Amino acid sequence: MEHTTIFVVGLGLIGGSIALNLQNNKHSTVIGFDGNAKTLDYAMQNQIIDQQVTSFEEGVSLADIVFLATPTSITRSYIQQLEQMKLKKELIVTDVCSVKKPVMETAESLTNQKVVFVGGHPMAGSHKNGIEAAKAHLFENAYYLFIPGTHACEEHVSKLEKLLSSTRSYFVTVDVEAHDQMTGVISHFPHLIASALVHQARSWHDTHPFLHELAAGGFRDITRIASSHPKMWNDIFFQNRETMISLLSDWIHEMDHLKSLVETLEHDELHTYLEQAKQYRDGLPVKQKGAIPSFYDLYVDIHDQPGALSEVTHIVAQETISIVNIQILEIREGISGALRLSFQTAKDQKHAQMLLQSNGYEVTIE
Ligand SMILES: NC(=O)c1ccc[n+]([C@@H]2O[C@H](COP(=O)([O-])OP(=O)(O)OC[C@H]3O[C@@H](n4cnc5c(N)ncnc54)[C@H](O)[C@@H]3O)[C@@H](O)[C@H]2O)c1
Ligand SMILES: O=C(O)C(=O)C[C@]1(C(=O)O)C=C[C@@H](O)C=C1
Repeated sequence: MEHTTIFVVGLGLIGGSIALNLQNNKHSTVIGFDGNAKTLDYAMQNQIIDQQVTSFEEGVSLADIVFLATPTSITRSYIQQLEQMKLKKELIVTDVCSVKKPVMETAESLTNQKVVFVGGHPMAGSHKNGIEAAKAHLFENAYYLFIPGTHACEEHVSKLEKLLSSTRSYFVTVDVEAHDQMTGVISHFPHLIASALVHQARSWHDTHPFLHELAAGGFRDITRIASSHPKMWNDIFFQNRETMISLLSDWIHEMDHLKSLVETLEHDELHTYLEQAKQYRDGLPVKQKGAIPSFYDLYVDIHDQPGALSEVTHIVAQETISIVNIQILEIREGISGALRLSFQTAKDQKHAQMLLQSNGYEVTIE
């Protein structure tokens, strides 16, 4: 296998995760650069990169493949800088920006024949940002979307897919319009609504200060993403502005419709509305490859007794069943609550259910 030198620009959540993942590959060297000197130091000290450079130009001169993992405006300005660079060989450049149209337009304006641009977007992330939140397995089971530029051919996309195979993502090629519309609906717009829900609760805070103590599972689940990085999301909303405006109009219309159902006491219609939403949500591809990782959940009723968490995990671990996630749901002092345990396979889920039940726990699957 030929040796590849990878240059990652921007070592935050996404760039750091890509670097960490690729860094384990003995056939490649990962060079890093970040505008923040502390981030670059952290990346070196924690072996997230093999080598650091002091400028974009220096990294480009050493690289076979460049990953731009910076905010969009900065990504665009780096792409523009490539125009003037004297490159000795073909350079594959990819990015990770959440909105593709502005990036692809900038890439298409390049006349430097040595640059081959393939837009990229790993559909996984977090509400956290920065290098400290980076994880080598961040993209596992997630879709990784490619939007090839006009000079890119299949061979370039498959080179990237091969390189990124260790991320265990699912690679799909899409066109730019479809990308921005689909991610607008399924990723960007929900962030706007999550923020709006938080604002609604906040506006009630003065009259009902106790309200935020009551924010339990449902509110927390639906608003987690409102804790995301405001600067990044502000950028995303403006870059995908046309899609956002159109979705907001649809949403306002939808809310008016819901209001009329509630006002006119249309019980059956509202029930059908909720039923249809449940059916679509339940049908999302959770148990196969998909944007939502394949987790198989168990809900375990427990009492707020010291050690309940460690006992449950111990029972499962004894049989070497690995738990991919644990969430404590609504545990209040002296009152029973629940643990949500997530497993990677249906077999593990069933096995853990049987073990816990035989140890006297009440366990449900949904
Ligand atoms: N956060 C997510 O969930 C997510 C998921 C997929 C894609 N993305 C996209 O990934 C990109 C990065 O997002 P992130 O979440 O990793 O953000 P982040 O804030 O964690 O990382 C951005 C990094 O870029 C660095 N940077 C800023 N200006 C720079 C410059 N001029 N030169 C070099 N480095 C510079 C910052 O210091 C930081 O380390 C964005 O374009 C975003 O749309 C984010
Ligand atoms: O998991 C999260 O917190 C995310 O918001 C990740 C998420 C998403 O909306 O799914 C956010 C932005 C991206 O461009 C891709 C993924």
